[in-house]
Amino acid sequence: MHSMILSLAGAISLITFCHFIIRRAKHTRLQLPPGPRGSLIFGVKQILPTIEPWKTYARWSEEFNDAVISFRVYNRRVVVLNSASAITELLEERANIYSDRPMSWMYNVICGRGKAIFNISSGDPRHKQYRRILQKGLGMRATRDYLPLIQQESARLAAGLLQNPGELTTHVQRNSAAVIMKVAFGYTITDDDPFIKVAEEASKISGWATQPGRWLVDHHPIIRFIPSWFPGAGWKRQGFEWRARLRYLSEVPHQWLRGQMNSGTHADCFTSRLLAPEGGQTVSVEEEDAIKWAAGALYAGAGDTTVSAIISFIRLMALHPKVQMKAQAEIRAAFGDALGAADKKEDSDPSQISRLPYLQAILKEVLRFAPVGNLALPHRLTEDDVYRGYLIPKGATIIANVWAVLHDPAIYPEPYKFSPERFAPCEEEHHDHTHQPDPTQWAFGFGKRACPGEHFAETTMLFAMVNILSRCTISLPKEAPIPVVEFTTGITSHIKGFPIVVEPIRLDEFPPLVSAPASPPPAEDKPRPARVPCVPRESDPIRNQDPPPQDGWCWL
Ligand code: HEM
Repeated sequence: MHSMILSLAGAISLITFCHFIIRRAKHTRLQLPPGPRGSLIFGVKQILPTIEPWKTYARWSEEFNDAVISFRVYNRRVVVLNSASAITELLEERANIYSDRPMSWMYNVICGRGKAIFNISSGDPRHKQYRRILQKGLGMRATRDYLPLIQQESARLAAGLLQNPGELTTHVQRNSAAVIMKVAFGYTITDDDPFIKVAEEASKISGWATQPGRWLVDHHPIIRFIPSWFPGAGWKRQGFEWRARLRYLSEVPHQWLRGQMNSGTHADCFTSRLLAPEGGQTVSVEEEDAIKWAAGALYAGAGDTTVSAIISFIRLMALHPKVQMKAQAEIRAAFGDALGAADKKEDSDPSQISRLPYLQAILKEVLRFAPVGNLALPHRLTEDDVYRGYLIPKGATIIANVWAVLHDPAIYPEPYKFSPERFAPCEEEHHDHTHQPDPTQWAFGFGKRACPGEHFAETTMLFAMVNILSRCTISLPKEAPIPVVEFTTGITSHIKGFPIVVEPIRLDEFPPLVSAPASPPPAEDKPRPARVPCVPRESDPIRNQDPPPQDGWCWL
């Protein structure tokens, strides 16, 4: 996700030392009995993990034999939920009190970004309004209208990869930016695009303003009242400067589109549809402001997320040639001779994508094996709550350890194995024919904060995947050692780079055409699937193996 999201990270702040307390006592606050293990480590200064913290939290959870662990960062109580049942029971079933966001005083208040959807309080009526706008503009029905554009950009991505596989990240980033700017504002990006520069500048400022642990005001909000002229209040003057700049930057694409609409030259898009709805009603100034913030969230939400997932997909294909070939056979069955024919692909019927169940299984397995948001985004509890005998205080920051659930061997046997067969229609002899739960129910967040871009994200990913696999074969360089799969640490995560080879697909080397099982056409907007029953997590020795030290940062 765009670094604007870092404001949430900043809200709980990276501090090298913290007081770390595991809650064991029933219905008490902090009067916890000392004990040898699993009961209390009070006043002990612990270093919070800065690399792959999700693994450390999962290990702590195992060491203390409890899915719910808790610690303090300065004056903030943080609770990490490490099991499917804890996450479902709190963030979903008690969503009415678990859907707020932690407060970032520097970003939300001093820089004036408190209205951004990622940051706004769930109690603010604006949050509901944003969700309605995004549901309308990104739901299944709306996404269907964007398919030709998504297809065109996905074909361009595959062609770019073939031309220059060394620039994988650049190609994927360009694809994501091109799709989202067109969808949000009807704007076509160019090389060295000024709008992308605007978005990048806003992203950088947001990153600085939300830098974890940097701003004292995030922990002592009282100092926000210090006048900006006061000696030592440079941070506030800086914040005000950023506020003005961010306000200007967020106006740029909106005003550009307004100009296009006035001259009747605009392309139909998310914002234009909302500003000029069918039926000819006019929107109020207040509504237009909400639309502008919601459209701004599209670039922020889509930015790093789909990029991370597509990058992980490409690298996993290089590591798993059999999976790749099976997907290519399925695509060939659905698209016939269009496989590998770059020119024809642009004209092919995009709705065919729904007839690719194995590709969809790969998508799910990519999101499970290499989760984009290992810790989702932090939530905030709005009133005291009691859970399994623990008192969780109002204001606590709640973190869902999505990684722990998606690597729980009780839910996903052999969790460190990349195997799309987990989610594919059962046909393999060795497969036990039991479907494993759909990982998207965890990968896209929870409760009233669940990702509103889920359907759009899955569609853009599927289009990128089908275009890449119908034109390219991805592999490792000949005689290169098999690389160890490592992950980046951050709000979003992806598989770290290693050399890959991208070649045009060779149909003569390809297996004979097989028929693809037809799946039903995409349904109309439907509610998220029911969650699977929660299963306890068994101990898993691999879970405890820490990766080699890497560069990285942690948002906690
Ligand atoms: C693979 C792609 C994506 C993944 C894995 C993903 C995941 C997430 C997660 C984990 C959250 C936080 C949920 C929570 O707090 O419980 C989130 C929030 C959000 N996402 Fe996504 N996302 C993806 C793509 C997108 C796209 C394409 C868009 C928009 C076009 C988008 C827009 C948003 C917005 C606006 C929010 C904030 C919702 C709120 O706070 O109410 N996301 N996403």
